[in-house]
Amino acid sequence: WRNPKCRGKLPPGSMGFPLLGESIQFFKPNTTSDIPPFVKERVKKYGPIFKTNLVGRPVIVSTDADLSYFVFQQEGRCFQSWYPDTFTEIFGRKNVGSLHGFMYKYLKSMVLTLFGYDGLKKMLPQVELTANKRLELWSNQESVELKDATASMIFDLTAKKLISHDPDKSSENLRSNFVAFIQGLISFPFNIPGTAYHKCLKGREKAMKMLKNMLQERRKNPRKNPSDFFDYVIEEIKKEGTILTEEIALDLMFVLLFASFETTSLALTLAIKFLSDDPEVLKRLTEEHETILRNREDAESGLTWEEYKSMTYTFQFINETARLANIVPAIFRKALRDIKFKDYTIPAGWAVMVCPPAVHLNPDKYKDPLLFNPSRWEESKASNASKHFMAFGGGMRFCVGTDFTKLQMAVFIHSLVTKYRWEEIKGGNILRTPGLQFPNGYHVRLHQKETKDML
Ligand code: HEM
Repeated sequence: WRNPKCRGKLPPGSMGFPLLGESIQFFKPNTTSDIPPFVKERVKKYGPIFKTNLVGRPVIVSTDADLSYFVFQQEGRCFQSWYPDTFTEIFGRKNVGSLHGFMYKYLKSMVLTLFGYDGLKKMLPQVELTANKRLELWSNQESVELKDATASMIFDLTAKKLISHDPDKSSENLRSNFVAFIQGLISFPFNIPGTAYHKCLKGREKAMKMLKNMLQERRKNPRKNPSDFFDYVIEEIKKEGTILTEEIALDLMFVLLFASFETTSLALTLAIKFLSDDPEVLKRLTEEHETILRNREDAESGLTWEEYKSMTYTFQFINETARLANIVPAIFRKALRDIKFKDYTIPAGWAVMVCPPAVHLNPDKYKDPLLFNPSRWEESKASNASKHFMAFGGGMRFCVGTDFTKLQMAVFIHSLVTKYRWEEIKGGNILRTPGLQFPNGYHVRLHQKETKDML
């Protein structure tokens, strides 16, 4: 294992111990917002591209913006989406990340009917209503734990949109099965009681059972006016010669529910923490949103799509949050054949781990990279993806939920900063394993703003 075969020159690096590789060092929890220590130490020793072994797989780690960009652009040609076995077991073998070619394109277009431009435009009033309702509820509490509270808000919204799931009317709590996923996804695949991986698999089993029952129930009693994703799937499955199966549809539903609430709630919680720490940014953001209200003819009307699109500083703020949050610390691919890059060869079959934090925290591209400074995006127009910004991935597999996330974050922030003040109560400390976590939550107390507080 120490000197793997290669028809060329492998990048430098250590393959660690047999089987274990360097997994223990990789998973070691840390509290830094900087490039993960595992990566930083090795870049210093070996340079921006190095080899290692993680959970039994030989891996090339890329912190090089050019190589990472090349990997994204070459999806389906030199590289292919690949994730460790833990991902496939938890997300299902037929999940969208593990599908390729025609089937993949078909699923992606299905998802985009929901989370694309038109779908989101229709969703805006619902997103605002949900944010307002939750904020009002939380403002009547002594303290609210933001990570969990925002996760519940987003999960309910997505579950309503996808499967018309109403947690108040259902006897079983669908979301309770989605716990501990972040910890289990990138972990050792030991399915032993007590491990995060085991908890995830149990959660998946229960959630899939519920989703399956719901889908079967709906198939028996189809609705007159199809309106959610289940209705859409049922119509598709009925079509002659369809390539969609119930298994694929259910795996997709599961991935979408997970991907939407866990990632966005982390980003929102961190965003509010940044606002608590930086009164200047909070002031500028509040001004942007109060201006929207002031310019409105009917003060009681809801947010319009044009108002949403006018939130220039808010989009800079969201990009800066995503840059520093590094919610997805590693993006995996597999080399489909031997690939030459600069002096090195990546052997066929090896995994490549693109490391977004290394790109986002590069001082040559981001001055004072650890400083939270939304205005740095003024010049680059807060684009969704580039060689130097890959919080939502890049290339063909670019995150289909990016605009949905931005909509939810911007609308929530609009309601929050125009109607409420808040004080920190406890928590808010960060742990990375290497995924972002708030081990003690982030507890705040919300206070409704007096009318005179507003500009
Ligand atoms: C802060 C929020 C989010 C972040 C940071 C994020 C990040 C990412 C990243 C980095 C990828 C690329 C993975 C790869 O290339 O292998 C991705 C893919 C994906 N995301 Fe997101 N995401 C977020 C929100 C969402 C939401 C809200 C949804 C649900 C609609 C979603 C659904 C997906 C799906 C289905 C894929 C797979 C796409 C594919 O394989 O083509 N994500 N996400």
